Amino acid sequence: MIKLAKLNNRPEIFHSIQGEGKNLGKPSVFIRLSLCNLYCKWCDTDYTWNWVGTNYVHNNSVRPGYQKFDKDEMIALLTDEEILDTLSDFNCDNIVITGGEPLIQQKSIIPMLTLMHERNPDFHIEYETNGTFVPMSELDALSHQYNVSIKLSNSGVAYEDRICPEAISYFANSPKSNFKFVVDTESDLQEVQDIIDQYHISNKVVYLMPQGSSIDSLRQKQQWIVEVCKQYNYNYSDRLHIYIWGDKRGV
Ligand SMILES: Nc1nc2[nH]cc(C(=O)O)c2c(=O)[nH]1
Ligand code: SF4
Ligand SMILES: [Mg+2]
Repeated sequence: MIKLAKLNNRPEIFHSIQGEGKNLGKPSVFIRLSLCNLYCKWCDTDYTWNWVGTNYVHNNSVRPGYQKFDKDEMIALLTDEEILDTLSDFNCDNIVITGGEPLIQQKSIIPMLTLMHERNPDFHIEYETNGTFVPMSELDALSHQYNVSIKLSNSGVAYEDRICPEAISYFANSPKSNFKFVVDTESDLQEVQDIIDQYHISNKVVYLMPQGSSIDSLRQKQQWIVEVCKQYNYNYSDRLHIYIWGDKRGV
């Protein structure tokens, strides 16, 4: 069984456009898996990991009425077949497997990927991953693109939790990878530079994306981030879905 995030009592599988990174604008079906091994303070999917009884601190904690999530209530268990059935409702080949951190469940999703490939060899499978797990060879053989978002210190996550040298080396050496860094202030740039230098990542596969879940917070950072992208030949990524729908789930 595969653990998906639950939205309105239904598994969070939705048809939208890719709002971030290399495939921005591409019609895509998103499969949102539950669970994450990290605890970013600005995470917009805290309902996949900030469970009752944990002591993670999230920016939302200061909002009146914020409550941590009941793990049982927030997870939908699905079979491969059930997920495949849902995918067949959409006329869409680009599949984004996201989370949470989807590679926590990599072993469980390999049979689903096999089935997907059998049903439709044109499916293009991409992942939104935090870059702390090495993909298994069986998963890699059925996958096309890794959008690797290594977390910086602005996430509030401890260095040893967010930086996994073995996994970063794997992704740095895979032609399927691009690297999407969530940046907040100019002081984040040195960390980006240090990572890409250390792992010999080409600037051409780097995307800088502003941190923010509102149009205002994204807009405030656009100009300086674009100037940095021009200077270093990084790519700029916005968060198009926020402009279109705001900070909503399932879009
Ligand atoms: N439209 C849209 N694009 C996205 N790209 C990455 C997303 C994610 O939450 O991983 C996401 C998302 O939630 N919605
Ligand atoms: S790695 Fe991604 S899903 Fe996990 S806490 Fe950070 S932003 Fe959220
Ligand atoms: Mg998101």
